[in-house]
Amino acid sequence: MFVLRQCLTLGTKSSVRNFAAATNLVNVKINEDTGVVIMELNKPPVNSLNYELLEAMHRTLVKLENERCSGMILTSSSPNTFSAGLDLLEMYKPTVDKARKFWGMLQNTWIKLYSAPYPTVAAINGHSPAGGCLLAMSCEYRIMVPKKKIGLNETQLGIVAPQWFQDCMKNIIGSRQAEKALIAGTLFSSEEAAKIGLIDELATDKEDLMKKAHDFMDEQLGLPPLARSTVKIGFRKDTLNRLINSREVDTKYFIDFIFQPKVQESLEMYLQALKKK
Ligand SMILES: CC/C=C\CCC/C=C/C(=O)SCCNC(=O)CCNC(=O)[C@H](O)C(C)(C)COP(=O)(O)OP(=O)(O)OC[C@H]1O[C@@H](n2cnc3c(N)ncnc32)[C@H](O)[C@@H]1OP(=O)(O)O
Repeated sequence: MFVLRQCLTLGTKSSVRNFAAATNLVNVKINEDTGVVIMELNKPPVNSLNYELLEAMHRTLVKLENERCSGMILTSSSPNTFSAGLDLLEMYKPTVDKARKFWGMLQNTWIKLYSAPYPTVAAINGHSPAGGCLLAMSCEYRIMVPKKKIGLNETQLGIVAPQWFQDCMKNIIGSRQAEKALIAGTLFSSEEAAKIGLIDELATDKEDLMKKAHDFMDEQLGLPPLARSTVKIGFRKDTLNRLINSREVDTKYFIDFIFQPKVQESLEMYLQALKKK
């Protein structure tokens, strides 16, 4: 299998097809021989998750349900950042309608990604704060390049990671570690994240990252798919259903929270600090 994959990635027998995407916010390639898809986030400079990027991801995930997709590797075209998390401009002085639409698309995208039956790997080639960490945690396996930051740092911005973000973290690093990290809004270095199990493997560089992601995929493709996905969904169903059964309440909570003057003040200060950097 490994030799076959090397041939495929070296292009000798490979038949890699670009997905006809409606936008270029995501680059999607499917290997017709293995069915493995690479979804690369492509919203420079930092893949901040605005409505349009989330919609492009969601559209791709829906499309993959009807393709012969055997697995998906999620990565980024940015040299330094996997994703900077939610686009702060979606939360800073939005209209209620815009905020509602944005949050609904975030929920849609997360539900599709978290419940994908095929194996999913986050090839984290850069910083991955907040919503970026959520994307990574929603995949089954996380590999990360050295000396970058990952975590749910919302508290540091004066906002709160929603329950489903928190649940994802608890499911990976356990309740005690998650509680400490969420209260402090800790951003872990890649190396610290590997120690506490927030990421599964460290890679030396981007090439090694993609090699390791394909290695994981090869292992998974050797397993009976129905048994594999049944176990995966069994583990994830409580977390999924908790959001699915309370989407409206979750949206209302988000809107009530971000429209508070103090929260808008914090967002403004954080945005200014980012611009001044
Ligand atoms: C009850 C529920 C209520 C609320 C729930 C909300 C949950 C929120 C989840 C989130 O995801 S909030 C977002 C949190 N994200 C961050 O804190 C990351 C902020 N960004 C950074 O730390 C850095 O940008 C970086 C990712 C480490 C990359 O650093 P780098 O030096 O490479 O880039 P630079 O900082 O110069 O940024 C370039 C450019 O991009 C703008 N930017 C960065 N992040 C965001 C963002 N999240 N949203 C919007 N815009 C962002 C930054 O301002 C720069 O813009 P400029 O070029 O115009 O100056």
